[in-house]
Amino acid sequence: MGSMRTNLNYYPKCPNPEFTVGVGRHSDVSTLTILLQDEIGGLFVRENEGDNWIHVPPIKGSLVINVGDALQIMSNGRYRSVEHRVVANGSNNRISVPIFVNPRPVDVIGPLPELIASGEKPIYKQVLYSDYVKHFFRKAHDGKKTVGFAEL
Ligand SMILES: O=C(O)CCC(=O)C(=O)O
Ligand SMILES: [Fe+2]
Repeated sequence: MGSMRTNLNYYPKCPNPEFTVGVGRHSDVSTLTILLQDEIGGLFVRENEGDNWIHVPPIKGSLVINVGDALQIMSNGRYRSVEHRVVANGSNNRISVPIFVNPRPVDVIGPLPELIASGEKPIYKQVLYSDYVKHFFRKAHDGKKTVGFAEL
């Protein structure tokens, strides 16, 4: 089935946002992340190529759905996890509530057997999901480097 984890993120206002890190650039280790953000804004996603960061404006009544690393690995790279970061706000506190939809810690994830059976060359190996998560938390946020842990 999978496991779910809900975080409550609180970003205090910061008079000099350029001198602080809200959340550093990273991709989530989830399959999908369902994110509720308040009206303040500050979430940016990186465009596929290059260093262009796009603001994800809060839209009342909407949720943001992000692809995570586990889905990238299981889809053998068809779906790519989105790199994102959060910048603190100069005059307002911000709250966000991500729900991470994950494999279970005991699950071994890798490119789905259906893809490999159709003759596709796997680009990721089989990894124990709890090892993948441990690897993510062992280091500082560093963009999409975590997924390298599963590369063949
Ligand atoms: O606060 C946000 O909008 C995103 C937070 C985030 O990236 C995370 O908790 O993984
Ligand atoms: Fe995230």
